[in-house]
Amino acid sequence: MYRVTREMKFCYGHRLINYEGKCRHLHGHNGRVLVTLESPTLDHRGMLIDFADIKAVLQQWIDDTLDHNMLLCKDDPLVPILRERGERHYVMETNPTAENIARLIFERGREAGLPIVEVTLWETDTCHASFQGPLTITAVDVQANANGRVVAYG
Ligand SMILES: Nc1nc2c(c(=O)[nH]1)N=C([C@H](O)[C@H](O)COP(=O)(O)OP(=O)(O)OP(=O)(O)O)CN2
Repeated sequence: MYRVTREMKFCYGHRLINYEGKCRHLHGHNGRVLVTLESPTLDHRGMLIDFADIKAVLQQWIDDTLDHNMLLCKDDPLVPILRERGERHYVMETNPTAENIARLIFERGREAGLPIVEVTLWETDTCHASFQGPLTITAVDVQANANGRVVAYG
């Protein structure tokens, strides 16, 4: 089995609800995310996937969706206030813990057709959380269009 990992970075604010520690207050992180893909086969170039294609698909979504954004749980009372004031925020179904943000990125990557098996989010220099899932995409090749975005896998 082959594995490749790409690192991406983004800045985000958040706070945790149903939590008594200091992270119940609004605060921010310089997040470092490690995305690992797996395949039993390589393409004609000898690649599981071009590292650039991982970036083209996921970094763009992270930049548009998570970077310099305030990640809040849908039950956070701040959500209606930020919405009313037109302040940028991203509403999650779950508490915006490192575990749940890792899962969000994992699921987005899978939706885009990437054979991701693990996403690890380093929230601080000393704390990271991961979400893993079994490989369900039978990969033989990755076809990229002219813009370098992954358009098909399998
Ligand atoms: N399992 C999890 N635990 C915690 C999470 C999380 O996402 N998953 N998040 C936080 C805070 O948001 C923050 O990331 C960590 O805060 P803290 O533990 O205080 O980490 P520091 O390194 O800043 O702690 P210092 O003691 O101030 O150095 C909390 N827990």
